[in-house]
Amino acid sequence: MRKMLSSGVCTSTIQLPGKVAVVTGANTGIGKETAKELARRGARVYLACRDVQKGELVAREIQMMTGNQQVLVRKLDLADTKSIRAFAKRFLEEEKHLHILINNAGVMMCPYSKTADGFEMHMGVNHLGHFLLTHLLLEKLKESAPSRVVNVSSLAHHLGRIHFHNLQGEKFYQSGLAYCHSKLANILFTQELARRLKASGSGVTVYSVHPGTVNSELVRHSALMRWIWWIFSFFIKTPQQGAQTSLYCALTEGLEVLSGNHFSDCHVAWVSAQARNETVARRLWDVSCDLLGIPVDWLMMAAGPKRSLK
Ligand SMILES: NC(=O)C1=CN([C@@H]2O[C@H](COP(=O)(O)OP(=O)(O)OC[C@H]3O[C@@H](n4cnc5c(N)ncnc54)[C@H](OP(=O)(O)O)[C@@H]3O)[C@@H](O)[C@H]2O)C=CC1
Ligand SMILES: CC1=C(/C=C/C(C)=C/C=C/C(C)=C/C=O)C(C)(C)CCC1
Repeated sequence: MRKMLSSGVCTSTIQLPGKVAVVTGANTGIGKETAKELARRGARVYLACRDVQKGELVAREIQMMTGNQQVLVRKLDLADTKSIRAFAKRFLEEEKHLHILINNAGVMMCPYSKTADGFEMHMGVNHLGHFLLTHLLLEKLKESAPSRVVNVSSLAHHLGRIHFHNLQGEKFYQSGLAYCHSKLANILFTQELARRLKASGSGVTVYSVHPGTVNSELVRHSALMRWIWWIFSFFIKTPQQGAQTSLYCALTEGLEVLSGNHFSDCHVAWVSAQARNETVARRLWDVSCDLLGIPVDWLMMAAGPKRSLK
């Protein structure tokens, strides 16, 4: 049963000396295993974590296991746009390149709460936080092309809807659905970003993934989910297996033509009708820019002369 639920292995043998990668939420779960494999292949890997102490422990562990000393920890709290901007500012100052951005961090089923900027927590961290981070790092990705962005979404997007009149969950909130909505937003962002990147001929490609059902700390906010995870822990994927599809999208040669697609078990996967709706994707893009105070045409602007961080 585990084999059935755990198929999909990244078989690319590509090595990454001289390449630079950022993995959000890399101190545990799928992100940690993704970062470890990128380090094993010789990349300089930035663990973008909200808890720097946890991150440092993991960095030491990865350095020991891989022999790669180029594993660095930087503070990133996706629930605070000031922290996202501070992370990006420091990264842009210290790094010439960015080849791989893995937008992996996520929260699931947390009680109703808001980010420092007043966004509902799931939408704020899982979607808007990564949207802003990608915006701030895009110029560096373009300069480093060919480069890739991987957005970790979920099969749960099938139950998601983008309720523009209730994006912050103020009129109605259900924690499980809030997670699903944010994971749908990850796919819509991926598709819209891919469309815009193609139009600008940037050499940056973008993919969304479902990692599978993975034994990680994601279920920490729900006693029921913790219980289900515990019962089925032997059958569901290990974090290392859960990292395979992110790695596949980050590393597989020739995947550029599939930019914008969604992947599961290292194959292109079907997404819901909502997730294929270009009108919703465009509107979500505009609304996200509005909420974050960034220009809607930021992608075109990133192609022009260097701009300071707003
Ligand atoms: N596990 C599963 O079955 C599935 C997971 N996914 C997706 O995979 C991704 C990784 O999840 P997984 O490894 O399972 O879960 P974990 O809970 O194990 O890891 C989530 C990571 O995100 C970080 N994070 C949470 N909030 C923030 C924040 N505000 N700022 C920065 N980092 C934050 C966590 O940091 P900290 O440790 O400090 O809390 C942690 O490092 C998520 O996007 C999730 O939605 C999708 C489908 C299924
Ligand atoms: C019923 C059932 C399962 C439960 C699956 C669930 C509840 C999946 C939830 C996935 C989530 C929350 C993804 C996050 O993005 C298992 C464990 C596969 C084992 C087989 C039977």
